[in-house]
Parts: sequence; C-alpha cells; structure tokens
Amino acid sequence: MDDFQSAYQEEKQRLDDMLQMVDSQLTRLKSIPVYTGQDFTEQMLEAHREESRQQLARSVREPYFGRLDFAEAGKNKSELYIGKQGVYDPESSKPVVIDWRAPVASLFYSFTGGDDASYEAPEGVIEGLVYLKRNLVIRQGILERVADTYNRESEGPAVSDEFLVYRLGENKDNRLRDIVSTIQAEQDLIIRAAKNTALIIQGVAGSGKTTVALHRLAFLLYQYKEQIKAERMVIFAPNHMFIDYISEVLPELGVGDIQQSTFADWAARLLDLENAPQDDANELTRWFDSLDHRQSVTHSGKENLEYPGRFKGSMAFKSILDGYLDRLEPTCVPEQDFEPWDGAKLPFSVIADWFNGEYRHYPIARRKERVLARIHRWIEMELKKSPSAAALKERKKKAQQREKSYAKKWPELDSLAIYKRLMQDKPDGIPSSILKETRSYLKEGQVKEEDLAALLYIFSRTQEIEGEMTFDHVVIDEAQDFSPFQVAVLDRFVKGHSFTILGDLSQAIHYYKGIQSWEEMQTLFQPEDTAYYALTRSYRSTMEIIDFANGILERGVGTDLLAVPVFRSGEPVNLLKITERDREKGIAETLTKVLGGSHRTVALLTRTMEEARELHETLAAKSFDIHLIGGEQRQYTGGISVLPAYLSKGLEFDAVILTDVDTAHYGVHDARLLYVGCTRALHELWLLHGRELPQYVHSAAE
Ligand SMILES: Nc1ncnc2c1ncn2[C@@H]1O[C@H](COP(=O)(O)OP(=O)(O)OP(=O)(O)O)[C@@H](O)[C@H]1O
Repeated sequence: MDDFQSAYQEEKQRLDDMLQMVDSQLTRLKSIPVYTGQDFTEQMLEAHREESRQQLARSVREPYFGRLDFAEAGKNKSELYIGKQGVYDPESSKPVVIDWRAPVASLFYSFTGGDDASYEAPEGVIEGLVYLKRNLVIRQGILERVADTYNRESEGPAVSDEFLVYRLGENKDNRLRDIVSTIQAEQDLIIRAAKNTALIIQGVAGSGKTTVALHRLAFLLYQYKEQIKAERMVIFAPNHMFIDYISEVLPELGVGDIQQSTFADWAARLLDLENAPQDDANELTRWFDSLDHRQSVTHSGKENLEYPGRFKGSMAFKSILDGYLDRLEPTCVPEQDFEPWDGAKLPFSVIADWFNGEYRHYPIARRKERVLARIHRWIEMELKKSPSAAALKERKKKAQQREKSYAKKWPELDSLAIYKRLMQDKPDGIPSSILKETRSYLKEGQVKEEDLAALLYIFSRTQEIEGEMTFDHVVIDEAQDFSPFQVAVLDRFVKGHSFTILGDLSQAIHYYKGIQSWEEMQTLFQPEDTAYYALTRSYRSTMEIIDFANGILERGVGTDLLAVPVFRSGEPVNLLKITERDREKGIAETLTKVLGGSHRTVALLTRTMEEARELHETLAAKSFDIHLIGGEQRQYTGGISVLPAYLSKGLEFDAVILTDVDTAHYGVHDARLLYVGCTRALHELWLLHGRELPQYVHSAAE
C-alpha cells in the first residue's frame, strides 16, 4: 500500500468512527421529546438541545475538513481535526473536532512550512512544531479526497496551492460558498482581527472580500459571544440580488440571524420614510443606459463635489448640517409665554429653562417631546385648581385649543422636515444647482438615495438612538461606492467603531458617488481605531483572465493595484470580431460553443439595460433557456443570464461573454466597467466586437 492509500484508509477509519459517535449523539437528542411547555428553564434547555441537533446534523454530513498534527513545545503531538463547528466526546467532554475559529485552528491557515509554528491563544503565544497539515474533502459523510498540504516527514515542500487550485477549478452554482477549508493566511489575518477596529480592506476583484467579510462575522460571533449578538450585526450590500447571492454562506457556517440589508432599506426603515428610494436601480439606469448622456457628463469636467451624490456624501456637507443644527437648537422654544386660558401663565423663561437646562442631555426632538408632555401635565395640575365644574369645562376646552396651537409654533423636528427647511433656508456652501434640484423633488414628496446620509445624520443628532437601533458590528461590502458621510453616520450607530469596510477602487464605476481614495474613509477614525489591509491575490479567475484584466487596469484605469493570480491555468481570453450584420448570429454561436463545456453558470454582459433586454428577447426566441437580470431583481438563479455589466458587480460566472466591446460602448471612462465585467469570469472569457476594440483592450491582449 503506498503512502496515499494508507493515509486514505486511516482517514476513512477515523471518519467512520467519528460519524458513529456523532450519529449516536444525534439519535439520543432526537429521542428526547421536544419541550413545548411554559417553564422558562426548560425552554432554554430545549433551545440548547435544538441548536445541538442542528449542529450535529451538519456534522453528520461533513464533520471536519482538515487535520493538523501539532506538538506544543514540551508536550506530545496531538492530531487535531478541524471542522465548521466543534464536536465533543459525550463521555470525556473533550473536543474531538475543533471549531475552525478556535485559536489553535488558526495554525491550519497561517502555517506554510518550517520549524517555527505559533499561534495566539488567550493565555499568550503558543509555540511548537507542525507535523502534518491535511485537507479532507467529505461530502454527505463520504470521504472523497485526502490531500496533504504539508508533511514534516516527506522531502518535498509544502504544496498548499495544489488543493486550493483543485477547489478553485470547480464550477460554481448560483450561490457564494464558504471557504473554511482553504482560507489563505492573508485572509485569515482579516477574519481574526480584533473587534473594535474599523478595518479598511482594499482587495482586487476576486480576492475574496465578500467571502472574508462573511467568515469574519462568524469569527466575531464565536470569539466575542458574550459581547455581541448576531441580530445586532449587519452586512450592507449593494442590492437585493447580491444579498440573495451571499445568503447561504452564513447558514453554512452555522450562523443565523445576521441582518443583511441595503443602506437604503435600513435608512428607510429607521427614518420611517413613506417614499423610500428603491436602492439605486433608477439612478443606475440613468447613469449607465444612455451612452451619450454619460459621455457628456464625464467629459464636462464636472468632478467631485459638483455631482449631487458626491457633494451630499462629503464631510463638507456634514459640516454644513452641523452648523445648521447648532443654529436650530437655540431657536426651538417659541419666544412667548404659554397661557392655556386667560389668567394662567407658564412663562417663556421657565419653558426655555426646561428645554435648555433640565432636559439638555436629550437630543432636541426628544427634548421637545418632554417639554410638551410636561406642559400638558402642568395644565392638568392647573385645571385641578378650577373654582367650579363649569369653569373647569370652559378652561379645559380653551386649554386644548391653545395647547395645540402652541405646539404648532415649535419647529417640526423630524429629519425630513428639518432637511426640507435647510434646503429652503439655503445655508452657505451648498451649490445652488443642488439646492434647487433637491427642493424640487422634496416638494414632490420624493427622497433620493443621496439624501439618506444627511437624513440619518439629522436623525442621529435630533432623536435618541435607542439600543435596538445600534449595531455590534457593521460590514460594508462594495464600500468604494459608499461615501465618507455614510460611514460617518453609521459610526454613530455602531459600538466601538467595529467595522469591516471592503471594496476595490478599480471597481468604482459610479462616478457620481463613492470615494476616490481609502484615505477619505481612514481619516474618519482616530489612527488607533483603524487598520488598513490590501488583498492582492485573486482566487476567482484563471491566470489568463487575470493577466488580461490586469492589462485593462494598467492601460485603461491607470492604476498599479494589479491582481496576482493563483497558479491556475485555463483557456486564453477570446477576442472575437463579428460583423454588425452577423452580431446576433455570432453571439448565439458563441453561447452555443460555451454551453458545450461543463459550465453551470454563464453570463452575457451588455453595456446597457436596453441592450440586455433586446438580447434576451433574441436569444429566448432562439430557444435558449436564458434569464434577464434587471436592476430590481431580487434573486439570482444561475444558469444562463443576460444583464448589463454594471449589474454584474459582486457576482461570478463560470463563463462570461461580453458583447459590443468597442470604443462606442466602452470609451476611456468605461475601463473600470469593462474590468468589472471581465473579472466576473472564473474559467472562460469572451469579448465580442463589431467595431474597433478600445485601445486599452487592444494593448491588454498583446
Ligand atoms: N481562500 C479561498 N479559497 C477558495 N476559494 C476562494 C478563496 N478566497 C476566495 N475564493 C473564491 O474566490 C471567488 C471570489 O470571492 P469573492 O466574491 O468573495 O471576492 P471579492 O473580492 O468580493 O470579489 P469582487 O470584488 O470581484 O466582487 C469566490 O468564488 C470565492 O469562493
């Protein structure tokens, strides 16, 4: 028997033993009748049993994925099995499978060979020797693969990339998956970083940002279980389809109840907006669907703060709001005494004293509420002094009217009302075009996504932020499209600046919003409260695709944030010229060719929504089973999809076909967009064009 076979036999025997143990624990737990009574202690015990049942049911399918033989200095070697969750021997209560988030499991990810192995444990740094690092693929309880990525006894070097390349070569379905078995050291550092830090991560396309963020949430919940709750953690994603796409990773990791939302949805809920802006689907269509309009805007020299989205996302706008709100505070109390009926008087000075003195520690909207409630109580006390029933009746009637009209003299202090007044009052510093446009749609009862940061900020300064509104941790994915002001606002809702902010500046396709450098975010925090990481290795695509996309970055985007590929080779990138007359035929033929492979997900990426619609119609008429994805889409179902490139951000497909890659569709300002499109492909990439390719694509292909 060779080494491999004996390792396989050994692991198979171990697995059988383990499955038997897990199965008998599960059978025992299932035999306990489910408690449905009223006793609180019993309810808690039942909840605990149910959690164990679910965990064990997951463990029966895949109890572990890795083995690490480690000898702590001065101690014997132990064989540690690492799984998505810990398993305990019911008799000895000792762990037989270690949770991947436990300190010692970090060695499985950080160790790449050599005589020095150490990890950080609560009791300090533990040092020792690693003898074996082994990956095990178990599916539905069956051992499918054993791969040693390090063996002290063998001569050869560590081959950790081989197993990674095997995993990366698999085709994908319609959901993002967990990567616990192949987390890379650079990713592990981010996943395990301390909680109370605003982590800012620049990662090239396909570097695992989204995946890492989700694993980090699972880690934080494990590491800080006493301090944080899943329901108080949130991941902000760009749209509903993306939320659907990532929705299975956390349950796979055994973590539930973490909020997944768009910023717009969260803001609309908190602000109780009647007309909530629908993410940015409309805005996207406006900016991306008319090629001419977009060209003229990007060429007009209008940069930065002249775009409403950029201005309203800037910290300069926040300062203007601060000034306005500071001025509002001393003018809240109406300058008059309050007389509920003739002869009874509550002097202005007393009311002002309540507002500015006694209730000073409350935000102003709350203060107003408290003062008005106190006035009401004062009226009731005064009414009791009425000399007769008739007088009481008369006074009560008067008081009701006057109380109502007095309350109306106070300024309205809900966020939208304040914001509307601010736009009317025209404070210095807001460009007049922005004032005018905003006033006009606010008057129609509309609010745009770009206004939400300001509205939330006003809310946070004027209302009380109650416990259930706060977060223990916030993840912002695609953060290059967030504004500094949005992050500053969120900071008011999150405890201890506990953020994971991830994005890629090269994918900042929204010229009208977002940031241009990470410094804009970093400077929001004290240096000791923030840390910056860069992820440069790209795991999604083949070397050929990454090299090609790097060419676009270098020559089209003009950045040096290039991706480093994992050594996974595939087909060359295909640049195919088809005459305009044969466009539809050429696209259909390419699609047929691509479908001849073993791909499970294929995307046709157009430049505009309109083109996607037309192409969908054409191909559906040719009997292709194809889905059209639009901005309002809530689910991604896999298979063959046709969508505009700007909606493909964050997603990935086994094969990607980009249509009309010519200078008219992808001008110099669209290099980022094309980069996004190209980097969606895992294994195969086609660029079809009738007219001239953009110059930066020509050179990227050379
Ligand atoms: N360590 C890893 N092991 C295996 N697969 C990985 C690893 N890291 C990332 N991947 C895979 O790479 C792909 C890209 O991951 P992900 O979507 O999280 O990257 P991203 O940086 O958010 O990408 P983009 O910015 O392009 O949207 C996914 O298929 C993910 O499973």
